[in-house]
Amino acid sequence: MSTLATDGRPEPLVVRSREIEDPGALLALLPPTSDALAWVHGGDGIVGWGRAASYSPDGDDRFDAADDWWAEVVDASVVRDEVELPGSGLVAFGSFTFADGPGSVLTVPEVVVGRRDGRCWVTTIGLSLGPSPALSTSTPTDPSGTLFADEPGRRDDWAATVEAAVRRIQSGELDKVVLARSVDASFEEPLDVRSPLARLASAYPSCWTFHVDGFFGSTPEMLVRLQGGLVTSRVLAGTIRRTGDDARDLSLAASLARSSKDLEEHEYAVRSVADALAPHCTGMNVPESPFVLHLPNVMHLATDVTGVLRDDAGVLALVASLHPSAAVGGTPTADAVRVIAEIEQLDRGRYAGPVGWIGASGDGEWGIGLRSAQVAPDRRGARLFAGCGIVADSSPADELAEADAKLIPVRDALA
Ligand SMILES: C=C(O[C@H]1C=CC=C(C(=O)O)[C@@H]1O)C(=O)O
Repeated sequence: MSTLATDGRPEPLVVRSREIEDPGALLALLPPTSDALAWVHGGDGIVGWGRAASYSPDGDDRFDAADDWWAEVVDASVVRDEVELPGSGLVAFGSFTFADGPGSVLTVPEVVVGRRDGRCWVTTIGLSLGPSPALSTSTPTDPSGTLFADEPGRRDDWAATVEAAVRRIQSGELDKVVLARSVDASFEEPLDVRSPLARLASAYPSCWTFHVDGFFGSTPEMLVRLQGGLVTSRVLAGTIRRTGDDARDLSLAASLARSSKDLEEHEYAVRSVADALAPHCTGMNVPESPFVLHLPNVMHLATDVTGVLRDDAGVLALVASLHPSAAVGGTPTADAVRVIAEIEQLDRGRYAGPVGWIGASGDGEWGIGLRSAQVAPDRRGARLFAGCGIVADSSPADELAEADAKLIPVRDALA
């Protein structure tokens, strides 16, 4: 939708947020339409629908272009926010591509419903002050007849690509590269994305469950959150699969925390985030050792990096500095991005790109679009993605098994 006035500037939006009684599970409020938007974490978060304004930047300056567009939208809007919590007032949801091609989008919904720390609100956004929407819940239709195409030939090809990457790393060309693979799913009936979203949010409450324009998933990795001057990033890299046996998983967690291959992979990712945030922050805290994050399918080495914003960067400027971190690109970044383009043979689309929301103050939360899938325009298919950090000691068979484990959340949600 174009919201440009004739002079090329965004139309002024009228925005009102007001507190409401708890409406129940946020995802259950989503209508069965493709404009549903979601960002939820442990029951809190925001969902939205309708399209008051949207913008689709591309190219390597897509983050800056989006930031400029957002500044104009904010400038032109009249906001009455009676709630004043992160996510209330004027917000846009967004999803950016991993690479420079088309597909990035920022959308300002017409209705947003949010919950945070027991307080709930509804926001209406439009060209004039409309009536407060009636909120209702509906039960999504589960996927039917799902088939996954994961041919042995494609699996072998990917293992051979990992082997080629290991050789290039061992020859000294680069230190780390993250390689991804995809699996296609098909459905008997057009997918109702609200069903996999509800399943993901229930099975992975510690992850951020998202949906923007057919791109959905449940990511454990927070690229950057900016809230009231505090900058936070959760860096993940280094993975071990869970076995389902708690005692065995505990001993695997201990071995992950000691694994030199995983610690090396993790260190590259933490360094890339700390270096990207340093120019914007004072008082940065970069813990020396990672902790082990337990998810139902895998365990990750994790480090929470924090800092205090020292310039006037909004969250999209921080996203621009951080993307692609070494958790999804590699080290050195430019070499890794080149090697990915040369050998991965995959259009990542929005997978491994930033996904999240921004508010009128420039605060917001952007995760990395992992454990995710892109639904086809006719909704009869979806492409699932998973990737692994490859370093000198990586074994192709282990990486293939790790990618399989990372596909489990979305696979189960679509089955
Ligand atoms: C690239 C992915 O995971 C990243 C995040 C956590 C752990 C990773 C790893 O151990 O390789 C990856 O860097 C993915 O899930 O597709």
